[in-house]
Amino acid sequence: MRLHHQIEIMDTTLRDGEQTSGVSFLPSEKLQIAKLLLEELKVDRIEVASARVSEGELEGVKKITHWATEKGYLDRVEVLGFVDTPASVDWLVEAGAKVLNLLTKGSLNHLVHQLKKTPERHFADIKKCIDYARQKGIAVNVYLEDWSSGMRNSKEYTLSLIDFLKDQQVERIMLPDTLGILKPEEVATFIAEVHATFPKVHFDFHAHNDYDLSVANVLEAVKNGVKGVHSTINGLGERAGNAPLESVAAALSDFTSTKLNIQENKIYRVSKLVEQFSGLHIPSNKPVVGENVFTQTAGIHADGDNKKNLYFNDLLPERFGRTRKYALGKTSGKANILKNLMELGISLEPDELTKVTQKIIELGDRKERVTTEDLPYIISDVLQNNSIRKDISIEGYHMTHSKGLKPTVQLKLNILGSSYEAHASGNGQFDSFMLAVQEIYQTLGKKLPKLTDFSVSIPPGGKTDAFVETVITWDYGRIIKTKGLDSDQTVAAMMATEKMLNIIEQITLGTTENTNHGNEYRTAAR
Ligand SMILES: CC(=O)SCCNC(=O)CCNC(=O)[C@H](O)C(C)(C)COP(=O)(O)OP(=O)(O)OC[C@H]1O[C@@H](n2cnc3c(N)ncnc32)[C@H](O)[C@@H]1OP(=O)(O)O
Repeated sequence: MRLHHQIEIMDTTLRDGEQTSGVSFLPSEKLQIAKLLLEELKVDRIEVASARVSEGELEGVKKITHWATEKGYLDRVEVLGFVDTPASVDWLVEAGAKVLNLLTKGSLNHLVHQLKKTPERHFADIKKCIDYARQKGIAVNVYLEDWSSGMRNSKEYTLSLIDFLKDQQVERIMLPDTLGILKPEEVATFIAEVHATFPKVHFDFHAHNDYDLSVANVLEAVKNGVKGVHSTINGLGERAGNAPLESVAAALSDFTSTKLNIQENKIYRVSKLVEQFSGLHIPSNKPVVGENVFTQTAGIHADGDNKKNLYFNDLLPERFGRTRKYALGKTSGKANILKNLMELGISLEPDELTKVTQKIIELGDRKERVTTEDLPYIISDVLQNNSIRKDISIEGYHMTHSKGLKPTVQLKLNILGSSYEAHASGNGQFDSFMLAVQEIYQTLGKKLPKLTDFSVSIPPGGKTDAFVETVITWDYGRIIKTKGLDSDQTVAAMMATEKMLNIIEQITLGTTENTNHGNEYRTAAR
């Protein structure tokens, strides 16, 4: 049996993930991500940087090693280094790191053409580096860069390097499919071969996703004898990225009998933090962490779920700290709408439900997105029952946007019948608007939710007068999503915000009393 009982996950979001074009983490961001990875998600090891890269990188690694020393995690924090004795090892010593992931050449092609060395010379340089690292109290894992091409085209060299390394003081040998070229059946054959030839060696497999086969390749590597796999949060990484940790964890748990230490219910939180710090938006259909992957859209599916959860698979959203959603749009049936009404605590008579369903289908036909939070407005509109109280409205505004000057907003809000004014200047018109709202809310001792996502979509077609749809996601203990539609992007965002203010007013009403009710109130100008 080649499958190991327990598989180590080495997360390289902070090293290989940061090699995603355009991604760069600040030292403080690296520390926050490292903490979540080790303490909450419970990955076994993290690779946090390449040696020698920059002063900022050195500062980032120092922050992590300082924290990891206090926590007793230092042997789980790794840094990639080069065959360049003493430079990389000295860099690790200065950074306070205790594990070197030494980058050697796993294919003759890379050795001959990049380093321009013979295998003998390379092995001697590697030995010097390992010995120097050990002298400095640093443990060593070894990468065989371009191992996959090596196994295809220069197997004798590649196997001779492993044979040489097995007799060195090395903890693990790490086998990267550096260019993401392997097919699953090749991974199975190559890993089975190295495992059979060197049964005592701890091998890690490091996949890249160029053909979208990284997760399939990780599965084959695990089934054929590796003890560890490398992955990144959200699949960050050079070119098409690395194997995404979220998919690797789900697939290994569901399709093999191996055990992982990963806490699946923390995956989403880490994924969102990495999304925020990397600035790379997670595609909505990305397995496990994408916005829509636990959303049923078709009415038939919602109906089946109501009857016997007929459209669930093993990827239950609760496993990952998420919830199932039922989308509203032209493919919604009554069952979808009922699910959303239940979430809001609203019940409708059958004929009312039919009318509301019809309206949502009409909106969908016009390409309008409908969120759960839109439902009360739609109901109020369709049934003309004015069930929605508009406690808060934008009575007036004046916005400026000029070259060389900060944008400003003069805002007049009506809250429960009283008017409040504020003036603010921020990093854009919407920011200025939000600062003005905040000014008013602070004066009234009211809390605003945190804005967690902001998406703007403009229908394709290149018309400058097209309607812009802005959907804003807010965190107010529960997630609230509101939408605004206007030909002006800032106005659309203001409309979405006005809706949100009404929703949170209704959530909090009854617990707070507005003492200024009925009075004209003017806040200090900014
Ligand atoms: C599989 C992976 O993803 S590996 C990722 C490796 N990580 C990085 O490359 C991190 C970012 N890199 C860097 O910051 C820089 O490339 C540095 C600091 C490492 C080196 O910078 P520079 O001295 O300017 O060299 P440059 O980047 O132009 O070229 C790389 C040099 O490293 C050499 N090199 C390549 N692989 C290795 C290796 N495994 N060990 C030692 N040297 C190596 C190359 O032969 C080249 O040397 P040369 O200039 O004598 O021909």
